[in-house]
Amino acid sequence: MRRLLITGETSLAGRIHVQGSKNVFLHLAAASLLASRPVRLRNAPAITDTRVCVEIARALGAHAEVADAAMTTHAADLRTTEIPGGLGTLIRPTACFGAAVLARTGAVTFPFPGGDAFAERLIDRHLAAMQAVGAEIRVSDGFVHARARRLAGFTFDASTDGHGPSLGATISALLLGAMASGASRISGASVEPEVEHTVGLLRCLGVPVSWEGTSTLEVEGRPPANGATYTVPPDRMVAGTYAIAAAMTEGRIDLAGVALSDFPTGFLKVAATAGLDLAQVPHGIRATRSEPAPVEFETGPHPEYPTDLQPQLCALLTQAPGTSKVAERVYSRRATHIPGLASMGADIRAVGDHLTIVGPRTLSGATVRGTDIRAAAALVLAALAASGRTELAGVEHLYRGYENLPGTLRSLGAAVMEHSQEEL
Ligand SMILES: CC(=O)N[C@H]1[C@@H](OP(=O)(O)OP(=O)(O)OC[C@H]2O[C@@H](n3ccc(=O)[nH]c3=O)[C@H](O)[C@@H]2O)O[C@H](CO)[C@@H](O)[C@@H]1O
Ligand SMILES: C=C(OP(=O)(O)O)C(=O)O
Repeated sequence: MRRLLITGETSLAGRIHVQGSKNVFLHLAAASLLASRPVRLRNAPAITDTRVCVEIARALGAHAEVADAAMTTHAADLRTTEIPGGLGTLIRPTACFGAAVLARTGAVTFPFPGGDAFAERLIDRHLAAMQAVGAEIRVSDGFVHARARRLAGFTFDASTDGHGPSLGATISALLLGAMASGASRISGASVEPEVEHTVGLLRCLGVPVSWEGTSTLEVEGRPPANGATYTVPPDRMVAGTYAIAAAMTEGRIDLAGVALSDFPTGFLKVAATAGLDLAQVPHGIRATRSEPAPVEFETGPHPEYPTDLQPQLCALLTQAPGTSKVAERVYSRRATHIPGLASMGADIRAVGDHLTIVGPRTLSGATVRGTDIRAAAALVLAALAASGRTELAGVEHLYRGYENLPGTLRSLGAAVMEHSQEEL
């Protein structure tokens, strides 16, 4: 079991290149299975989730490889319609991979997805999209079996009961619509960059999609005639995490390859109040600390404040004088970062979906565990600002989405070492 040992209180300074986006990449990798010609995704992040995508494509009979920071998938034919349980349970967009296989072959078997387990992560809207295109669904022993005699154009609402649009279900519906006969219309759709880039890739593949960035999409079913080369955009969650690291440590980090427009407006507004100054510089963005103040905000669908940057901002809010309040509206009870932050000295509590942080608090190193990717990221941020040494377990969650995190932090001056448990 690997752990990170972080000795805090160093101001981080320097310039880093921001990796490709995990969440965009994962959805593009699913969409790549629609094409019978090669699809090359450039700027693929070097993370464990990327390796899982390669293995899923290979298990289905496609050729897949990563070389020169690009994943190439050639799904000339799919040999089987089953996504193995041992792979599908490792990542979140398994249902989108399932939709791609169903769209391509008329049948699919896939396990309930994995990804982070900070909340119940439902897939009922994905299954509803599969039914809308004409599939019959059966669930048994943790697997979904879907089969359709023919895939016909459909209308579908991708919004959920009480949590706004589902990003994943929007993309599942889009992939099904791309291969159905006739036109499909998706309403209540997510407008996240993941959707924008999936639409971008489908268009490159020759699938007509009509979308103006609003909550309605129209797709004309047309099996992709082309292959494509597509570039994954920078990871806005990773960029946001390192930007917060600059503010946490009163340092200065230049994030190359990202623009202010890559961040949701909800994040820019809240972070500015919380003590993070972001300025556009010629090669990207410069992140420094401004006067921190407490904030009250809600997470919400893009372009509102993203749930994936909520735990990290909580770490920063431990340094803001006064009481901050967060309402987590996307994932009820996404609060797995609280025990670790509290054991480092933070005054942070959760009641239902509401988190309260009282600052400023002096943080001290502790032995903590990250139980999912952004909770672990929040603990890394706290450790960088804390006095003394923090021992962080659960780093495998970080490696699902952060490329070479220890090396990147060291390049900024942080004292970070990785150890396996036997070495401690
Ligand atoms: C809208 C939103 O912020 N989506 C986030 C969500 O995407 P992801 O695609 O994982 O999740 P969805 O957008 O589908 O889920 C949003 C909400 O809808 C609910 N839901 C989802 C699917 C479904 O079939 N039924 C259902 O009820 C979920 O439980 C959740 O409360 O998690 C990702 C990882 O943290 C983030 O990168 C995305 O920004
Ligand atoms: C929760 C996340 O990832 P996943 O959906 O892959 O679990 C995340 O990116 O913050």
